[in-house]
Amino acid sequence: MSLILDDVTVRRELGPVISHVSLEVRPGEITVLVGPNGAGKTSLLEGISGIVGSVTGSMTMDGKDLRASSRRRRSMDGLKHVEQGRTIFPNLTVRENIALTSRTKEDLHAALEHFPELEKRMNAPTKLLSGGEQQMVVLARAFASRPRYLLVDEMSLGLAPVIVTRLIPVVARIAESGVGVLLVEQFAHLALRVATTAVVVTSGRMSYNGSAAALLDDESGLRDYYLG
Ligand SMILES: Nc1ncnc2c1ncn2[C@@H]1O[C@H](COP(=O)(O)OP(=O)(O)OP(=O)(O)O)[C@@H](O)[C@H]1O
Repeated sequence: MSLILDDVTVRRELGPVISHVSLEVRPGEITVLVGPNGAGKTSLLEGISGIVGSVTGSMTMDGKDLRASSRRRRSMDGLKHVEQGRTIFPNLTVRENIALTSRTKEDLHAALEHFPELEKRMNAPTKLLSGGEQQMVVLARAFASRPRYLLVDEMSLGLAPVIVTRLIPVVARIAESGVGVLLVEQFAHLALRVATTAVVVTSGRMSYNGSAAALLDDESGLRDYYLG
């Protein structure tokens, strides 16, 4: 039972932007995807969730062929994609934003339990929250939809490192609840600490796929992988 990519290539208008990627995301674990700007990380997530349709290779979720499913079907089957940028409804309250994706009251409450940081702000318009808190609302909304697998794209974009240090444990809590998380994160060191597996991509190619802890220990190796 996993989200498994085998020899996946994602094409955009001008050709392949990320090629021959193989990786696994297991329930309850975080696989972190790191690499320099333009390496193709966003495109890979978009290929997995179905935003980009031009994908070759094999992608399965708990044995089911993803490529045979529409984007909507993948989402209904439990594959959720938190896209880059804080996509909240600013005039709705925190509670209303989260309630948008929860099917039942229990789902809503389960999400709230995971985000004690938001409890005091539940009835505030989301636009009054800080950037970090808004990103927490985005994560809570994704969690409230009861995902089996969660693709998270650069949630730290535009946020200070100190705020990211608060968000990363939130993602870890989501994974601990049994969700398989594929996390794209520019703050590689922070993400590697909570991830089980790391995948490094450079110029559209996979240069490392292995233990996150081993990569974290290997400072010069991490630099080399980034440089390609
Ligand atoms: N909508 C698009 N149409 C065509 N090409 C695109 C599109 N989005 C990205 N690309 C190209 O695909 C390549 C990979 O970009 P992508 O955004 O996937 O990389 P990334 O690793 O997520 O980078 P970043 O960290 O800067 O977001 C780049 O060369 C980019 O110019």
